Amino acid sequence: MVKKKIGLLVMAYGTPRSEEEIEPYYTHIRRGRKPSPEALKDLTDRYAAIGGVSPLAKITEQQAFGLEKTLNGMYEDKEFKAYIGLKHIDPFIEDAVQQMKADGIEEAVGIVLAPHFSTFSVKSYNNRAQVETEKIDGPKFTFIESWYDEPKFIDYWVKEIAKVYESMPKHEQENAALIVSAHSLPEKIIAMGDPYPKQLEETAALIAKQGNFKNVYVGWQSEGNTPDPWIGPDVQDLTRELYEQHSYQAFVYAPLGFVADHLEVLYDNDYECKVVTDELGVSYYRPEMPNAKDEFLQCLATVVAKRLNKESL
Ligand SMILES: CC1=C(CCC(=O)O)c2cc3nc(cc4[nH]c(cc5[nH]c(cc1n2)c(C)c5CCC(=O)O)c(CCC(=O)O)c4C)C(CCC(=O)O)=C3C
Ligand SMILES: [Fe+2]
Repeated sequence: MVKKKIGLLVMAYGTPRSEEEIEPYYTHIRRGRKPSPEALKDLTDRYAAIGGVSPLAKITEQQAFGLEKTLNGMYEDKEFKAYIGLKHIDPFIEDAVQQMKADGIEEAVGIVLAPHFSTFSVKSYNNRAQVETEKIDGPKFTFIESWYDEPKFIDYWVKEIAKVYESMPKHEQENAALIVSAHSLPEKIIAMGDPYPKQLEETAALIAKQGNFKNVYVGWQSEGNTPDPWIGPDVQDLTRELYEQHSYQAFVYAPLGFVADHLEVLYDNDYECKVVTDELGVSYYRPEMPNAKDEFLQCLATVVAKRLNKESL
């Protein structure tokens, strides 16, 4: 059987692969404005604190090619070919679309490695791919907008969070808070009708219900350094507040707006939130991230398959 070829555009944030790449990467995030030496040093120091560079580059590759392999195992009539397209470093989203065209790909599906939809995140990724493909008369795209409520995604986090609770001493288990979080965004997106905060709340509610977890709270993390207000409460402030109100003895952080071990998790959670729990004299826990675990690849493959089904592709 001749298999139908489908391009799989896997989009992700991107990360510097060496110390030298931190400045161009940061400049790109800042839309072409170079960071001040202080801001650059601050970011370089944060990468240094997690080992020099982020493991994200490697994990994104493992996720993209793992997803390609999983999908190819699911279909007899289709052959998927994965292309990585990054937001802030090469290969950029546009590079990937051009490569697809050069390889003769006519149909493609786009997925962003972030579960919740926002005009600032998923929409901007998808737009960039769409604009590029129109410009060069490239492949016809089907885009996935969000997958925050995919049952396999919920299953993943319920299982990992339950594992953490099982590992706790009894007195903590009965006196713990679960903080579910995603990357904060400027507060103005709420007035613009962005579904992002609501989707995070829905993910948290689905997990709380299925896992029968008590004391579940939604928090926001890693907010940017700009004068305008960002969505809160920030996870660190929330930790202090909850301790004051309830004297929880343990805090479990589930940064499920992210899908990999990277700076925002390894530093903003494992270092910054732990500074707070240490100060309060309570325990810090963080379930394992999905990375390229088989269950997570199955989850992403299911998301892609459902989308293709809907389009009857
Ligand atoms: C919504 C969102 C996600 C999740 C969805 C998605 O994945 O798309 C995300 C993920 C990530 N963000 C990352 C890194 C950074 N983000 C920054 C800055 C910013 N992020 C923003 C938003 C998001 N970011 C925003 C609105 C800014 C302000 C600048 C602007 O107006 O655009 C900065 C600048 C310095 C700082 O502020 O820390 C850095 C270094 C890394 C890679 C980590 C690694 O290298 O391991 C990842 C996965
Ligand atoms: Fe970011």
